[in-house]
Amino acid sequence: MLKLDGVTVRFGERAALDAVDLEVAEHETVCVLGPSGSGKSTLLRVVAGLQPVDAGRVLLGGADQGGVPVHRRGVGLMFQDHQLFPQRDVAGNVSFGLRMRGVPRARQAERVEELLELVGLPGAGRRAVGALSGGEQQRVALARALAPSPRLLMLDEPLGQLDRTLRERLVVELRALFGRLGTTVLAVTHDQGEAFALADRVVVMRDGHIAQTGTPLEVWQRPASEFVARFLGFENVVAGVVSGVVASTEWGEVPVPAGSVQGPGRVLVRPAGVRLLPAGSGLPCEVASRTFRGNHVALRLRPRSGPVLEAECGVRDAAGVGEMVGVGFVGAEVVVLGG
Ligand SMILES: Nc1ncnc2c1ncn2[C@@H]1O[C@H](COP(=O)(O)OP(=O)(O)OP(=O)(O)O)[C@@H](O)[C@H]1O
Repeated sequence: MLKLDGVTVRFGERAALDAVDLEVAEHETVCVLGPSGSGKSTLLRVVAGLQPVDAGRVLLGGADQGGVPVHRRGVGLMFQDHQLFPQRDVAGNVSFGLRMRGVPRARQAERVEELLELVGLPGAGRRAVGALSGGEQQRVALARALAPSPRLLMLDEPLGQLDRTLRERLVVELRALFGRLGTTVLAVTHDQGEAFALADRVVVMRDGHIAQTGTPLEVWQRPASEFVARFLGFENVVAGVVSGVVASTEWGEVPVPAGSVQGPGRVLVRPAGVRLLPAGSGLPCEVASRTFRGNHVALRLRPRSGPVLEAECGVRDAAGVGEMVGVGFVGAEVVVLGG
């Protein structure tokens, strides 16, 4: 459906996108994830036709989009701040793309009703957009983007402004809706939770490059680099020398999965792989802090040497702040990271 082939965009000396290759299949939801300034919005703008490229090609359905204006690309766009027209009511907003395409009025009205039903706002056509809650406005913006049946729907931080509970609910609804409609979606977000919940595939960007792409599970289980691991919130990373299925580190010997890259490298231990042992065995650590996280407790452990460790333990087994504990590592939760 969508193919980016060596796309480069420069602003002055700096490349916002540097020879990016990316494919999105029909009916697939792909989320582009990355820190601020990594090039996510530029990527969307290039696909939409709002940003010219310095090199490379954008293909939609196999056709080169060079020179094809925004309104002829058949893509739907939904931005962070909704950008609803405040002077128009809900129906006037949703029917915008249909009016632009000269769809007859009666058909417009039918389609608006269909879409409002779809996004969970049946019969809201006459309401003023200013009188809607943030979540309702988001639904109207979505209905407006979907109205002309775009072949590709692009979302830029679609839930950016909403509070966490509402975002978590809407993300589940969106995923169900896209599945039902068979929509092809390219979304960008800096929120990994949102990307992981919404996407069939995530693309992690760094400085205009793709740092990793894979299913949410693949990326979560095997972050390709220290950058990706840290971006996902993993902090237990240490230098090590891998030999066979063991890495020698400042934390002592850490078991690593068979087949790991050998020699000097960076070693990640997911918090679930940090096991508390009775004091006197394993790596001696002092409990620096203890945070209740609902179904587990996150402990920050200060080892005798090496970086601080984060551990995840059962609510009952968690040691108190200031206590000394021993730590062991579970090889299945360890990843030897690439460069
Ligand atoms: N019109 C522009 N002129 C100059 N530089 C720009 C322009 N647009 C983007 N940039 C630069 O390109 C880089 C990528 O920007 P982009 O907006 O694509 O990042 P982003 O990942 O979407 O960030 P954010 O999450 O903050 O929106 C940044 O360094 C940014 O400063």
